[in-house]
Amino acid sequence: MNSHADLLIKNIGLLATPTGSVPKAGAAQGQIETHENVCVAMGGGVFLGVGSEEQLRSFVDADTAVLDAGGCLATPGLVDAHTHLVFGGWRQHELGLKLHGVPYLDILKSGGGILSTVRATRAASLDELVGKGVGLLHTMLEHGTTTCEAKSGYGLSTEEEKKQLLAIRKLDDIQPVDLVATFMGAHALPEEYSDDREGYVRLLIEQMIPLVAKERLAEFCDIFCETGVFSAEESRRILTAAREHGLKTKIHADEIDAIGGAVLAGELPTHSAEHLIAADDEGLAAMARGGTIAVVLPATSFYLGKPFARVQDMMSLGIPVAVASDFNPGSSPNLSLQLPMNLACYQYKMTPEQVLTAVTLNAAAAIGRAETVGTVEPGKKADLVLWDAPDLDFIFYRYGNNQVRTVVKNGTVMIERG
Ligand SMILES: N=CN[C@@H](CCC(=O)O)C(=O)O
Ligand SMILES: [Zn+2]
Repeated sequence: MNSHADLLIKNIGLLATPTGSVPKAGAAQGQIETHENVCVAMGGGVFLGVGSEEQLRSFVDADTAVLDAGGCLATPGLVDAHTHLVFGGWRQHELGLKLHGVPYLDILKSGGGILSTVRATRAASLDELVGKGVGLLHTMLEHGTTTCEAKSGYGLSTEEEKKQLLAIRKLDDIQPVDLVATFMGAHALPEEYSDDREGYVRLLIEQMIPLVAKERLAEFCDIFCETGVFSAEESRRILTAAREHGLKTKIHADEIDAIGGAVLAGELPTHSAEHLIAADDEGLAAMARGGTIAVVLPATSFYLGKPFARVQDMMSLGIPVAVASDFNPGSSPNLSLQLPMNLACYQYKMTPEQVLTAVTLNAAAAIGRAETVGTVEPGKKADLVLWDAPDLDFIFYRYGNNQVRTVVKNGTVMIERG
């Protein structure tokens, strides 16, 4: 490892970070490390050390840039483990329907919802999707997100899904936030297959998944297992095929109705299961047995006016919990992880320490990146957030404004706010 510090951040009032490279569950989820009045040295894009100026002196020379944190809080860069980042258009026209009580799945059934975003995404060029994505990712970075998962799922044909995945690849190349791509061709039944469910399932299994795997367009395969979308049995077939082609698996499980998604997640097992608002005891027990990571999405419960997932039960069962934004144009049009962090604290009753683990180490584990990001430890990517806050409680106590002061990505200061 490089021993020259390109950057030394000194005068950090409190550094709060989970430790290690495996997801934390149960009591361990809340056990983080804290360092008071500390410095962090980084070089070659990775953390070199945490300690006093004296302890880090060997890394520092005349070429080392020095940043004074002014006594504020520092945490690892945030990891957003669940987003639908790349899409055409928005869906503000659905707000009125929502306010009049039209259920989310009814909007989809009548050809709106996800299907309306499919039409807008198909109409957009790859360059347009990339251009829009750059702006969205910059906003995420301003709010502290340094690594982000991004799903396809608004193309719903081989060519259009590939366009979305190529947009994600291009975005990963041209802007600082690291992206992890997930193929989600099973996000909805496309309109042209409305009379041929089996035909679309076979297209996914026989053509789309093999292509995604062969061209390494995505690392994960996800599916919307829900009433009127894909059944648990269809999800089993599709995710099994994905696994046979070397893709890791995720599942949108029991978001609105418990139709066996969480049970399937635990049985396969999938790497992670998402939403889980309606997951029942059987589903949670299966996930605990299978070692599946729960990715819960409180901003979606908030926006859709749904109950909040049973996170206390998940933690009691020893399921590692990650919290993500679910950024998408329909059920969570919010780019900041800070709102879900606040909601996780207020609604799931998670402690600030548990939530910090949920948006750093556990989120990194949910997208296969726990070896490289999610904690401030030597050898990990030097992704760090300095907060406009003196301690960890403060960022959970305040809400509604961006509390990020500085964002460091791969050892370089990318964002400096006032
Ligand atoms: N629930 C399924 N998919 C997304 C919403 C997509 C949309 O409404 O466009 C989610 O995770 O919330
Ligand atoms: Zn989602």
